[in-house]
Amino acid sequence: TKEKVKNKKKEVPVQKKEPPKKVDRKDYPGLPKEVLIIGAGMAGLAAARRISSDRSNFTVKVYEARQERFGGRVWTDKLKDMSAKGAEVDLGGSAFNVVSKNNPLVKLAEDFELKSTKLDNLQFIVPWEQKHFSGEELTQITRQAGQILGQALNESKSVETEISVKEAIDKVLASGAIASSDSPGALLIKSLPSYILRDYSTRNYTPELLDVGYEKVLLDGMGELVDRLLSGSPEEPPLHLHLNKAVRQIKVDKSQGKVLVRFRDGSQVSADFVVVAVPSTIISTGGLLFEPALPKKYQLAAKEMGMSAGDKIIIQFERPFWSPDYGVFVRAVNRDSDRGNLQTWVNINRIVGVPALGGFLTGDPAVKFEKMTNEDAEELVITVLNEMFGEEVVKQGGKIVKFQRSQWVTDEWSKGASTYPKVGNDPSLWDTFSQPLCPYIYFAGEHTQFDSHGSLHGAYNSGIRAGDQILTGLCELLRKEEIQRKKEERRKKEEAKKKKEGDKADKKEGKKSKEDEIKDDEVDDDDYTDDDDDAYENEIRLDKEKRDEDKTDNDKKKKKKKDEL
Ligand SMILES: Cc1cc2nc3c(=O)[nH]c(=O)nc-3n(C[C@H](O)[C@H](O)[C@H](O)COP(=O)(O)OP(=O)(O)OC[C@H]3O[C@@H](n4cnc5c(N)ncnc54)[C@H](O)[C@@H]3O)c2cc1C
Repeated sequence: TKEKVKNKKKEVPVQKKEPPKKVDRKDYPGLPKEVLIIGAGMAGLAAARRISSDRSNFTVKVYEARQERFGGRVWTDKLKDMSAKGAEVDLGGSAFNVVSKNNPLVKLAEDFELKSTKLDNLQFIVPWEQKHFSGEELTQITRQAGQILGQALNESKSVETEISVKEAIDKVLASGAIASSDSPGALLIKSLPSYILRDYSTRNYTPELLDVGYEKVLLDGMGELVDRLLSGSPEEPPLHLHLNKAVRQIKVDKSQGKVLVRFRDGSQVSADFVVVAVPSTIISTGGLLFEPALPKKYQLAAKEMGMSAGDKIIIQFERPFWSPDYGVFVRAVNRDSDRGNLQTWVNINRIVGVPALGGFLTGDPAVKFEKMTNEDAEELVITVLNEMFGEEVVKQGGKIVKFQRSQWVTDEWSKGASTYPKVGNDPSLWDTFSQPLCPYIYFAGEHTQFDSHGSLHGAYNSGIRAGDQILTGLCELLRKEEIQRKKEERRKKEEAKKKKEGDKADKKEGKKSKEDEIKDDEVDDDDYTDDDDDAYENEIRLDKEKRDEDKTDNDKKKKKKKDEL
């Protein structure tokens, strides 16, 4: 599969190179506007940074639920060891997907002068045969694994009902067409997260972007990148971040034409716009409430999309007992229940010269692992290392100096690792969230666009997108377009009517001024009662129109008073 990656470079969506467009002041009377960002993960911070590039027109504040840290699912846990360099304490998203040079995070890291290194030197271990494959032998195995996956995906296209990656691979293996189920190629392909998760859909599956290609890590850890987003370059002032501010409710305040953000501590703030950059699971489990309620389409999207279970452990010894040649290594397992249980490992010693290893858990084993005590978790890790390297070899590492682990599934503010398309999921579930609830609520996060979902750069891109939607006045633009569309519709209706009813009816209709007609049209109940989504937008729209009318009335009154004086 690695070879496939090299041959078939996929484009990761590019961050727009040009600077953000400045807002048209006409669209936003009474600037600067206040924007609140909910959630200080990669997406929220990217949005905040983007919007604060237009400081004369917007003020930005970021609110984060966690008490001690920001970064969300990026977590370089230095709190337990302040002398840590970074990469050896990265417990969340830590590797850039560099399948495409256009990954915006590569450029961002360069801009911040952060050092990175490639995750290469793949090894494959089949413990029960005491075999460690690398070099040419491994190239053969990855080629076979690629063939199995390729055929599985091809055949899945000809099946009418959508099937999972696991089902598709199992079918190819059962046919024996390429390799047997216990061949090294089969064992390697069965170590992919998309196989382990069991219900990962074959539709819209891009293995090049997901299963391989975790190739570059930052020596200082990914946390350093989110730190820099917050603090900015020397020319940019830091962002305003408030920790320990869990948002309970986002309420559209019709009377003020603002959006009200209520916190769990009882306080509240209001703003012109809100960017909701919390994980999909927080929305689907009611961790964040909306008034009016989110349109059904959004609720369903958050509920339906898959959320993977995934965790990481870091174990540090007195000295390394493994070969310095190891980069990333994968352990084969022969029991289904063991699949996802510390199968993939990273040699941290190769990255920062600290005798530590990083291990990954995916799916059910991650869920189980989170329930274990630290002692049991540590014991399990040592058992797996013993299986791979032999007890005597592991003993050469000396004592365990440090053991750290994540618990992303039970974490109150993430409730999972990252989103993925389950069988039955349509990409439109993700893309739903790329549409704002005009004019107040915008969304960012890895779950808000199908392209690059579940990744660090997907989260970053989504923040830039939400920022641009506000900076460029997308909702105003959409509103104008809709008025135009309505006008056109009305005109066509009129023409048809004229033809049908003749001049008499036409004359009667002509009594109304053109402007009044357009207004009538916009609030025409028939246009908006079709579904909840339209109803939500209509409610907000009517509210805005009402305020615009009130404002005009007030202005008229004020003018009259002034004239009288
Ligand atoms: C173990 C692991 C390994 C990974 N490895 C990689 C990798 O190598 N490469 C890669 O590209 N991706 C990887 N990912 C995925 C990547 O980390 C995520 O896609 C990305 O970090 C998500 O960013 P986000 O901003 O969308 O969400 P988050 O980072 O989750 O940010 C959301 C923020 O909102 C806050 N929040 C939640 N609720 C509230 C509330 N009510 N009020 C206020 N704040 C709230 C949260 O505390 C959090 O800070 C990995 C993920 C995990 C878990």
